[in-house]
Amino acid sequence: MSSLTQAPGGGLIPDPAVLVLEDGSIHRGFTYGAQGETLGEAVFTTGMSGYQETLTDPSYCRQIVVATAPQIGNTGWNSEDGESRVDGATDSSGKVWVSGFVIRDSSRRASNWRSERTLESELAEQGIVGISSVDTRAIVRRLRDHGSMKAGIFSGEALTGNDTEALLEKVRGQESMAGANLSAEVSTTSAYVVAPKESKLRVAALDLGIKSNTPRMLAQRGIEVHVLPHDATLDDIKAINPDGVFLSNGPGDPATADAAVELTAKVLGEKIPFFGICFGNQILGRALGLDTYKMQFGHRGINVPVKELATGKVAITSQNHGFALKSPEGGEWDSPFGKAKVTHVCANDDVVEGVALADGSAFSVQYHPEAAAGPHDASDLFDKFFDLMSGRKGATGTGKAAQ
Ligand SMILES: NC(=O)CC[C@H](N)C(=O)O
Repeated sequence: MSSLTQAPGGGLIPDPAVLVLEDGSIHRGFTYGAQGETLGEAVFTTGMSGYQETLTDPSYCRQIVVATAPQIGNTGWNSEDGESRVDGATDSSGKVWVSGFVIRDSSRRASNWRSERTLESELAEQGIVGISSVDTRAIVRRLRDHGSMKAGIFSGEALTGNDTEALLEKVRGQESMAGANLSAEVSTTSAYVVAPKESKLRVAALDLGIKSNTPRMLAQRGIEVHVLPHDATLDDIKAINPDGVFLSNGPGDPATADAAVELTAKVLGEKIPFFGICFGNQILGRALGLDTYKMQFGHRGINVPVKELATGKVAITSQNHGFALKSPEGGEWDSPFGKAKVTHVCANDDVVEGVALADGSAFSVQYHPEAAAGPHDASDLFDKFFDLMSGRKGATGTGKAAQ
């Protein structure tokens, strides 16, 4: 918890902290959460609610998140809304994955019927270094104009024991997010099953940083979800005899995910129905022959409009990505597995938001149908995956009940 220091006039003031960005800018504020030092890529999120889901999303591994919402902490922290999971448990845990948190104003009290403790005490307990009382609007403009930057937050001895040149050197010396392969850091090490009340279909889900709500939403539809570690093989998948394969969200640069791309190509070669989300979309795109690139500042928030090209329909979506697929000329191309197409684009900037094989057997989206803080516009994609798998079942006559 931020410690308080006796001010000369007799009052108490919080201890200082600084946010140092790669461009050399120094932003002074107060300690929020744990004191110490943390490094990561500074990114901003425009979500006005759902900070607990954001902080526990494994896709934020090694990122320092700046909240554009001016006040944070008003709904406290509970034991249910975490999106992360600890090995050995099939349910969610509250493990915070961001490497640091930057806010303007810390809510003085948490007030919600589900709140069990304050956000700041949770961050302190988990050793997450944060900073409050900085001008987040100025920081976000900087990140928007210069792009996501390497950053560090320093407080306590990490601040008093170093001059700003030394802090900047640490910030600039860290590894870049471009080229980072983080799947092993966040993935489960052993397989586990999330079982529905009544099992109608079976899915093998590759965990590259999967959020707890994804298996939960699949299970709600009668899908038995076998979550596999990031380095699972085609044989591991076949041993489950799944009706479909799912590829999760996850941190890091999709250009480094060669193993998952190769596995996806094998799954497509076997004609197993396929659905991917976010990192999974980038990996399907790569398996179909597209390249990826690092965006200037990415899409992070719960209010990003996405247009479905076939219908012109727009969904408001939750997003968290800093990389994207390069759009092929005309939006359609011949992939090694047949005709493929871009199915969705972002209505703000035309970034590719979904791809599919034209025969419908594999599809993926860059946004989050499992979004737990909402919105829920895209949750029908899980039904689409169900229908795709049960259609195949009917065709091959394996005989399990459809929904
Ligand atoms: N949420 C995700 O799956 C993120 C995918 C990838 N790490 C990106 O930043 O673009």
